[in-house]
Amino acid sequence: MADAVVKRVRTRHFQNAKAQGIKITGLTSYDALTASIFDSAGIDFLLVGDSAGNTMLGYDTTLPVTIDELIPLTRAVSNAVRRALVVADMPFGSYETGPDEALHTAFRFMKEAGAHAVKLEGGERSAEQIRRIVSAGIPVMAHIGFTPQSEHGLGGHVIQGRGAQAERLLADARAVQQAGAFAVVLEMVPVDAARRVTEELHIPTISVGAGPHADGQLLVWTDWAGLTGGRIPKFVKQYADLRSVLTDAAQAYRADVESGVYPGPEHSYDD
Ligand SMILES: Nc1nc(=O)c2c([nH]1)NC[C@@H]1CN(c3ccc(C(=O)N[C@@H](CCC(=O)O)C(=O)O)cc3)CN21
Ligand SMILES: CC(C)C(=O)C(=O)O
Ligand SMILES: [Mg+2]
Repeated sequence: MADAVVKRVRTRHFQNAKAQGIKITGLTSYDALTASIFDSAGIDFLLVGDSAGNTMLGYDTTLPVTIDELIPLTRAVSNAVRRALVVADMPFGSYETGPDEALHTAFRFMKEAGAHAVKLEGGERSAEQIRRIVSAGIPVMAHIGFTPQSEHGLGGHVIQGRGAQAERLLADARAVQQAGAFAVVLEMVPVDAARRVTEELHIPTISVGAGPHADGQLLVWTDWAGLTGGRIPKFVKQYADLRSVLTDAAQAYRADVESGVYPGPEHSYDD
């Protein structure tokens, strides 16, 4: 059967979705296998997050992650998708010194990794970087609220935009919209603050722990699938229990090998 031609998700679809009240769905992905599954399931965008530091590379935080570590993961995801928009997360230390550095990093993700857009953290402090990247024809997803790359500066995994901080959050949201971002991630923001930002902006808001009023939702796939060991953030809903599925499979396999049940004749070649 010939493959049906599928229409790629473009940044225009993000604007249309907001205008029509259709929610946008995103997941992270770091490899071709999960990317093809999520793409076929109709997930609108895949973020190759620097959360790969935690989920794939075994670091405690996202801070050590480099461009060179993320490029092959991003390449794998963009190779695998037919419909989803692939967003490359720019790692800590790859854009903060200024617009030139930021554009250089964005070019690497577009040219070497086949990304369709890039993401960087920060509101007003990153506006000039966003403006420069957008002016080169590269779509930018902004990221405000809790920004994990600055967890030491913020004093831990702290909810952002509570009480009087809501004005700061709104100022950051306006700044990234003004700089040309096509969408903005709101991470760990109270429900009402996220609602205000969503109502005020014309670009879509994407919630990671920012409640139901955002224009879209995004989760780290290993959390969402129940694969992450240990503590997961309160905002995560687990849609599967892959950690116990894989643990059970590994234990059953080991038992079969030890008892000689595997491999059986059906898994072996005759002379
Ligand atoms: N696996 C994974 N999931 C994520 O959501 C994620 C990453 N990694 N790495 C990058 C950032 C870091 N993020 C995090 C990390 C921890 C909390 C967390 O522990 N939150 C607590 C409240 C704060 C606390 O007590 O430390 C929570 O229960 O929500 C939240 C977001 C979100 N991102
Ligand atoms: C949690 C999301 C927003 C992210 O930046 C990542 O996965 O790296
Ligand atoms: Mg990130």
